[in-house]
Amino acid sequence: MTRNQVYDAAEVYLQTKINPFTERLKISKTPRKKNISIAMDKGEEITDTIDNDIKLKWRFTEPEKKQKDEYHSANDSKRWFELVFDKKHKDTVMDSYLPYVFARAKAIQEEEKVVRLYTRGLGDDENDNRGSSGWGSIKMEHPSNFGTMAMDPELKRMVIDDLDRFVRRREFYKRVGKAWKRGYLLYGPPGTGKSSLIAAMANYLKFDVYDLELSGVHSNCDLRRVLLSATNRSIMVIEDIDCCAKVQNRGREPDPRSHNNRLTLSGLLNFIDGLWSSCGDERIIVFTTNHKDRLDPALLRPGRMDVHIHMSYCTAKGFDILDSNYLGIHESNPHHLCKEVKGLIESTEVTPAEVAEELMKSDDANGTLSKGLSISSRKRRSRMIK
Ligand SMILES: Nc1ncnc2c1ncn2[C@@H]1O[C@H](COP(=O)(O)OP(=O)(O)OP(=O)(O)O)[C@@H](O)[C@H]1O
Repeated sequence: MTRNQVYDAAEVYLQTKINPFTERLKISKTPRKKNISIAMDKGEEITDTIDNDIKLKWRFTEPEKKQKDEYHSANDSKRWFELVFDKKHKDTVMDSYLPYVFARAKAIQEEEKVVRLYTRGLGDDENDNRGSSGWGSIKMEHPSNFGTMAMDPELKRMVIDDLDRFVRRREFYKRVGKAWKRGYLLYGPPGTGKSSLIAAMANYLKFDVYDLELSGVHSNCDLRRVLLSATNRSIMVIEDIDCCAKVQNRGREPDPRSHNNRLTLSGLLNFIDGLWSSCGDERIIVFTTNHKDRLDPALLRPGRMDVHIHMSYCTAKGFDILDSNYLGIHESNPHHLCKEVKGLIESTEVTPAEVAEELMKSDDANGTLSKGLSISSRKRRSRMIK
């Protein structure tokens, strides 16, 4: 049974209007929500106003439950909200108040949403309607966010702006006749934050993450089924794409006979920009690689992955962020060793993961930074000898 979206929006919106005079409330919590939800109970009324002028009254109504229906969800469909107002305000209510209720409800739901991490092989998620595609999910607890990411500030700004533009461009994508999708290729050495950036993107947008292991996908049909069963407003991640031999054609002509019996690069590309790409909305696909040079040129052609992001070794600016996250040292009041450490970091290939590991070891800034200095200079010397 499809749910009545007006009912759902009203239920969420009215949580914010509950006042001390509401006598009976219902509380609930589902695994997909961060907090307890509070809702009106049967017979309760809540008043609201438009522009502090037009008065409206919401009343929650539910028929008497028959004894045997006490715990039966079929009765759910018979609950409703009654919205009472002077009929001369009908246009205002329909054209501006109800759209406002919808927008507020959507914002509250976004705020409340718990980001989930899907992977195959966890077993089908009983709360989800993913058919037999094998996706199971757990709550994504990765704490990475754009504040904690040690990245060049301009690059970080560019990524945030790109994501913001993407989510607000529903009409734009429709107008230009493009699927509402965005592809990111994250490349750079291990430990530069590719996975952390994906988590930061997901936490920022509140999009679920689908972590797809291509080694477990056996054919293009299988891929289609798996990708189609992911939900909208999600990030599909394929890590280390260069390591998947199945999707490296490197100029070889695909054999049309076995086209659907095995996974091919063209099958994957079909999902990025072919006919299948138009299934679903607001979807992001992310490929990561430690070796961009090893990727099949077909994946790198213009228009295929919209944004290529180079995750680089740690820079002085990146160190400032890590230093502040791990040791609480702020740029405005730097430790006397910071300048020297930053100088070494700029002249050494050291990953943010390596720097983070050193900074984790103690909360004594002096000892940690001195030790970091000696490690960086040792690393630099060993590079110079090579
Ligand atoms: N740019 C970064 N900013 C903040 N922390 C980082 C960054 N890069 C790495 N780290 C830290 O190092 C750990 C490992 O990084 P992460 O797994 O994101 O790197 P990766 O590039 O995805 O590595 P791999 O290619 O091996 O998967 C992270 O959990 C985080 O603590």
